[in-house]
Amino acid sequence: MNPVVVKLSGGAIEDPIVIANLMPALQELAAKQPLILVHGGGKQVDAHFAHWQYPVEKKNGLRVSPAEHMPLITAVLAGQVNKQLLSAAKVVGMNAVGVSLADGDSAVCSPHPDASLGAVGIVDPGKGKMMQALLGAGFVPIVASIALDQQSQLRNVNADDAAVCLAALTKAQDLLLLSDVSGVRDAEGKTHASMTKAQIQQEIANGVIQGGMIAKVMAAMQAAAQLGKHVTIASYLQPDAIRRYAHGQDIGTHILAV
Ligand SMILES: Nc1ncnc2c1ncn2[C@@H]1O[C@H](COP(=O)(O)OP(=O)(O)O)[C@@H](O)[C@H]1O
Ligand SMILES: CC(=O)N[C@@H](CCC(=O)OP(=O)(O)O)C(=O)O
Repeated sequence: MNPVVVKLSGGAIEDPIVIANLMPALQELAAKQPLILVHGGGKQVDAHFAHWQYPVEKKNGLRVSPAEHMPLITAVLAGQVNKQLLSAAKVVGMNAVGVSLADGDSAVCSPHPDASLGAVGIVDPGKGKMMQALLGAGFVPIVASIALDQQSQLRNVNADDAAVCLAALTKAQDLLLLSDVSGVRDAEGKTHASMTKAQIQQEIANGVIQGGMIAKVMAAMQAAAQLGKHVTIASYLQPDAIRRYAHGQDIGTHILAV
């Protein structure tokens, strides 16, 4: 059975109560089908940057990541956040393993076309052997969005893009992007049940979709096209919605493949 890929942003891990409430629902999902958890950690990186007085600069939701900041970014995403999530997974008895996009050559990583972003990477599916081996052995891979490029340089990858890459790599049956909002909101603040490509382009152009949500809907559109099916944007603050999802119900906003 092909896996479900679930992406959690850093906000989900920041509050121990939020992650403690969410993990049992994810464990219910893992009991029904193979699961890959991909995580971000933007908030945690921001906090460490503040501590070390590094400037936090983002362009269209992507962090400007000078190469000299990569050791800290890697330590936070592939170290602290990855292992915090692993620890929360173990609490609910999840059979989890913490890795990154760089492990097993899971991603082919190239420099982002906007060179002013520094060591930001874009990723395509790489080798599936390690992920398949882990899933086949009943593990839940917990994956940090740190990759290695062709020159073996560490690169910072937006975690939504990392999730899209792994969904394509594993021909996922579903991709769920979990953020702090119940879905994509319209101009009146109501959550869209579904959105077409044309609707998304229009709402970006008229400023209803902004900031980090732009990167997320772009990633979701790419994944929907690659997987040939809708991708779901939903909230990590609503474990009951995840339970409903585990039982086959629709939640959040469906980003359609058309
Ligand atoms: N139309 C919209 N619908 C929902 N959220 C939106 C919209 N436009 C902007 N946002 C913002 O995008 C945020 C989610 O993006 P971001 O914080 O980058 O996600 P992540 O959870 O991956 O870090 C929401 O918290 C919200 O403030
Ligand atoms: C290139 C880039 O922007 N990388 C992100 C990676 C983490 C991430 O995406 O975290 P969230 O999902 O919590 O936002 C960053 O450094 O913040």
